[in-house]
Amino acid sequence: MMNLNGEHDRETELPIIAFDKVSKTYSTGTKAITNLSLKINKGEFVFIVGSSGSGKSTLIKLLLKEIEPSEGNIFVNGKELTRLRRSQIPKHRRGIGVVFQDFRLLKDRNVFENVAFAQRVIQEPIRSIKRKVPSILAEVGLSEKMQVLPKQLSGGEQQRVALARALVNNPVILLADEPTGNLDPKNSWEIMNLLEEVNKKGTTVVIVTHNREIVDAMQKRVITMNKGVLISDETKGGYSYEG
Ligand SMILES: Nc1ncnc2c1ncn2[C@@H]1O[C@H](COP(=O)(O)OP(=O)(O)OP(=O)(O)O)[C@@H](O)[C@H]1O
Repeated sequence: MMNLNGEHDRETELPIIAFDKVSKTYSTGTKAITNLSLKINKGEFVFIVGSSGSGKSTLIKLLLKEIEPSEGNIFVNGKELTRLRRSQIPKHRRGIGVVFQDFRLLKDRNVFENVAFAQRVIQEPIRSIKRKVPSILAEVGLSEKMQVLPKQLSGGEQQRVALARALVNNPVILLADEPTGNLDPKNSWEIMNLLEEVNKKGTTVVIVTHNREIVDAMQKRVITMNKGVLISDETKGGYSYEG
């Protein structure tokens, strides 16, 4: 729903991600997240920023249900994660496409296979794979590189393959953990522009980043974490913390 300024109204929309008073203490005693409450609506584009050790990766692991909260509840797409049965976890994770700083491609498989792999895992029929993989690779501008191995690609191209792989199963959420961390400014902007396009088509995009220039330029919602605590949440924010 839009408010009078034409912005999404966070209060009245159904969140696709909700953290309700979530804390996470690791077995070492480190309190990585403290009493975090936040809502992200379907179709939002959100940056999560914060100095090293502020709890950003922990937040992503909690969302993917790789780790469990010590306190509080996390809802994704209407489901409370601690209540998910083991058998429901793969489906939960398929709803979230993930892109990492270090691309994480299969080194001995070509570009087509790297993306097709995500489809094979969910046992898509070959016919559908042959249709969807070239189509998603065209969207990220890699139609000419389908038969090439990752090491024959630039960093920016490798990240575009990773993005295609994250998107091929039509996730409702795209999570990117420092997606431009290994890229020069030109390639970083290409990836951010692609993420913005993905968002315009309806996917909720959540990006953890240290890239001050990009966060300041894009004027999107910015959630800032510090020492496990949410310290600011701005609708059209900038990169406000030092560090
Ligand atoms: N598996 C773990 N066991 C114990 N402590 C951990 C574990 N993972 C993270 N921590 C601690 O939890 C805190 C938050 O870490 P986290 O990785 O979430 O931060 P971050 O904001 O992602 O940092 P960075 O920007 O450096 O990636 C840190 O103090 C870290 O040392």
